[in-house]
Amino acid sequence: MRIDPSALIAAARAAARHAHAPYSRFAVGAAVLLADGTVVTGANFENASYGLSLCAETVALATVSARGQLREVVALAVIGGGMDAAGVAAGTAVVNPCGRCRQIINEAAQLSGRDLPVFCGAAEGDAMRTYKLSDLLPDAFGPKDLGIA
Ligand SMILES: O=c1ccn([C@H]2C[C@H](O)[C@@H](CO)O2)c(=O)[nH]1
Repeated sequence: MRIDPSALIAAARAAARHAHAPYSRFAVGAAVLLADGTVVTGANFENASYGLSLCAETVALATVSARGQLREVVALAVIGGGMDAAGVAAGTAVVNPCGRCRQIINEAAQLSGRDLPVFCGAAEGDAMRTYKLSDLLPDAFGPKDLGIA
């Protein structure tokens, strides 16, 4: 299928508007493309305990899992930035997925059988870095280490 990174980045930007990030004031949005063209999004979901906060990529992939569609994941995009006065992500710095999210993306990569493309963008502007998950998480721990598949 044709993957449109800019469309996926745009979906991630829209998702970031629903970030619940009153503690860091850093809004992140993620968009996951499925094989049938569906885009599932998520935003970071912080918590007063700080450490229990959930990242945007994790929220999006948990939703994909709840839909029973982890095997259909084709690509993922993430954007983020410090919130402006209106609470909207701002800035032109590209955001990379955190380490925990890379492991969670790996679960979808294993199930889908794809070395997933990960498009990392900024809240504003055209800057983007394109990775494969294997670039972001080489020699990943996965099901094979548990003797599964
Ligand atoms: O890959 C990442 C990295 C950070 N965050 C969130 C967690 C926290 O809410 C805020 C600041 O770290 O950004 C994400 O959603 N995804």
